[in-house]
Amino acid sequence: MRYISTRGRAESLGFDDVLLAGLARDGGLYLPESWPEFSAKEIREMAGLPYSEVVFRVVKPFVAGVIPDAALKSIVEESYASFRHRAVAPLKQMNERLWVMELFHGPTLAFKDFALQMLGRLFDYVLRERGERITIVGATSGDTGSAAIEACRDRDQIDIFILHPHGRVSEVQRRQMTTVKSANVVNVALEGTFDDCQDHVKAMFNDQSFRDSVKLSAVNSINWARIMSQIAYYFAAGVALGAPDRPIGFSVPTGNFGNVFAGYAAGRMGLPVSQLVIGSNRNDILTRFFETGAMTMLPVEPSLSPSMDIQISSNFERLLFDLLDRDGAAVEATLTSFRETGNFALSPDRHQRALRLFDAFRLDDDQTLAEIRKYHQLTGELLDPHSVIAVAAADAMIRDDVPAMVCMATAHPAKFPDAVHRASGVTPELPEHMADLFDREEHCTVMANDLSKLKELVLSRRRNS
Ligand SMILES: Cc1ncc(COP(=O)(O)O)c(C=O)c1O
Ligand SMILES: N[C@@H](CCOP(=O)(O)O)C(=O)O
Repeated sequence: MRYISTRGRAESLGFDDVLLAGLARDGGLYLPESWPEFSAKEIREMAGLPYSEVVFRVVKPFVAGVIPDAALKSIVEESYASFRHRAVAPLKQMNERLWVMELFHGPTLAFKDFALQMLGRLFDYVLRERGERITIVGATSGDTGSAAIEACRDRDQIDIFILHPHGRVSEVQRRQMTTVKSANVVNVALEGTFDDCQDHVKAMFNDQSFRDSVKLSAVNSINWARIMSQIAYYFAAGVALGAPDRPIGFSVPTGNFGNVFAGYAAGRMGLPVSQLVIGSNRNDILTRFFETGAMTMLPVEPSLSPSMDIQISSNFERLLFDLLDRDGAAVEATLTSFRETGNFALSPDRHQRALRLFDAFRLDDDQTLAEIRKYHQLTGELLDPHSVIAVAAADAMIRDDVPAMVCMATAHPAKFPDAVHRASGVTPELPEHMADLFDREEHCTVMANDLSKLKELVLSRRRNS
């Protein structure tokens, strides 16, 4: 399997190089040159298998020739062994056509653990084989950071720097990152937004000499391996509800577009995905895009679902690549002009093509609270302020011909106790392994929104020089 850049000017790479490269050298994102496809029989055979076996089958074609089957099997099994639910990603029925897939039973209580538990182990495997070390700089609006730190802490071959927007993540999210005491972990609270954090990460990748000097790698979903690991739970949900013999829709609370892009990828690989619903909070750039065909940037506003407080969704570039018929030059021109003007529009025919699969919906904070309250009263389930957006969006947008829709519950309600309490009167409890989170000592550097200062910090604090 070879991987190509969405901007068409970087060399194609094998899986191990893609894993370590993060962003392509032309500023694009890597994608498989062609999608591996499963037959209806192969998909049917996934029904009833343990979750890790589904992951093994889905991921195998992407790493073929680089990671032998036996090593991949151990990586996958170890990745999900610490999840607190036996099913790993349990499905719960909400009403006749809606199901919730709980993706928050991993060590840091968010769906990010599905990919990052594997990513840490994939890094280990490839770095050991190659005798190399890396420096990771990652951006987080709250959840990627703790999942990445948990996956990469105490690893000799890795130094990890995580940038979060100062004061714009929940207290639980912040403490999950800043209370980890490990020589290879540095937390930075940046005086800016998540988009600023992500821009700085991309700028570091685009500075070729900096990138090479520190051996920069990525834990964000610009890293193809993140998306690859997430595709598996779409297959697991699909076969549990009757795929390939029944079409399935998915509703996804969306920020950086990585999760929903994994659902899109599952469809390209043969799963009968008949609808993808994108849920936004008040930062609704994606919803406005799917409604109108035009993307228009606005300032990021804080919301009750902070992990989705994003304007520039990095993985949208991967979808755009397909919508523009895999023309890298067109992707580059479109996105360069978007960054310069804050706008771009798809042609009406391409917009219509996107609408064959995608729908989008937004909830403001008051609606988010009202929906948490409603589902709690109706079902007894407490949904966090991100997951509830998926459920409400599914309820509003599910098409008549979609027999079953799976809503991705991306975080545990205890990560957002204030919002959940305001909505329902209930304060969800943290699981036992995090019960003393508020007593642990925090370690974090508050920094100005300044790329050169961040680079200096990385150069001075990394151990792998
Ligand atoms: C809890 C939660 N829900 C939803 C999202 C949005 O997911 P994505 O960025 O993959 O679109 C995030 C952040 O990524 C998140 O942490
Ligand atoms: N919502 C994310 C933002 C980063 O997204 P990623 O999927 O590209 O890592 C977060 O919680 O940090």
